[in-house]
Amino acid sequence: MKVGLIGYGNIGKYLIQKLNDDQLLPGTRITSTFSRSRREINGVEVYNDFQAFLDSDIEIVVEASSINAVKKYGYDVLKARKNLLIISVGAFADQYFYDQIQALAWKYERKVYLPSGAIGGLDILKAAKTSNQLDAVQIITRKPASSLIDEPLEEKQTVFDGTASEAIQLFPKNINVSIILSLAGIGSEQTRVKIIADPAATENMHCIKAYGGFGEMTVEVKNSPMPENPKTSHLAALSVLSTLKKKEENILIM
Ligand SMILES: NC(=O)C1=CN([C@@H]2O[C@H](COP(=O)(O)OP(=O)(O)OC[C@H]3O[C@@H](n4cnc5c(N)ncnc54)[C@H](O)[C@@H]3O)[C@@H](O)[C@H]2O)C=CC1
Ligand SMILES: O=C([O-])CC(=O)C(=O)O
Repeated sequence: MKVGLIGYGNIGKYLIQKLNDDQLLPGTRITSTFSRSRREINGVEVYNDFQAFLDSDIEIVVEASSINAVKKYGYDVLKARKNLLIISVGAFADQYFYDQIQALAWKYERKVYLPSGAIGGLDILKAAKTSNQLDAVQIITRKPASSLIDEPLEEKQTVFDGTASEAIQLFPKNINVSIILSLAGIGSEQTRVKIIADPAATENMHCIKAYGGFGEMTVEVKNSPMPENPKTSHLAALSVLSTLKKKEENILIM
């Protein structure tokens, strides 16, 4: 499977390393990358023009860039009849955008893959939601203070307490997890979010609680940071790889 990549940052570089250098998935390779600034990346064709990138011989576009990029390029990817994998899932807090992407995917018979990112437990929420057995979902995210705010902090501080819908507007680079949680569960207006900036923290932690007719769930994920950049959880990049693996195998689908 030939993959086109948007975004040569933390996650993008890691994906190239794992898929191309280490050949983690034998049938899958990143062959094209869209970048605004890079001219060369070892072993990959680099495009600075988005249409030329889309015209290249790729089957799926993997987005590892930003919510803005998803909104700017998402429609064109589907119109070009490419499948799309999105890690900046915060873009889907916008219901209009969500509806448009769904309509285009339907029209052009393409798929949009949304990896679980830096959290888990989505299978439970999806199952419970199917028959309205889910009443409440909450996520408490604790991150190193420097990932969230510019001023140094002496003590940990709650920097946000509200809905997922508000959280992603205020912290678009930091709380995509709340939107995948909303999509799996009860929506971004009902999903509660608390964000704690902790000067003593060295990793991102997410604690998810849910309850309803299905029972109760608590999932706590203590994420190791990406090897090269502590702001992003390693698991986010791994979840992209596992989604691609599932697509490659496409037989026993979990
Ligand atoms: N769903 C989840 O659980 C998680 C999602 N994320 C999200 O994944 C995305 C990538 O994360 P990282 O690799 O750590 O970020 P990063 O900041 O290291 O890299 C992003 C790259 O994308 C490029 N980029 C941004 N906007 C662009 C645009 N409009 N057009 C072309 N290139 C653009 C940047 O120049 C940069 O090279 C971010 O949006 C981040 O918030 C990160 C961690 C977890
Ligand atoms: O990496 C993480 O732990 C979560 C994150 O940044 C996001 O959800 O945007």
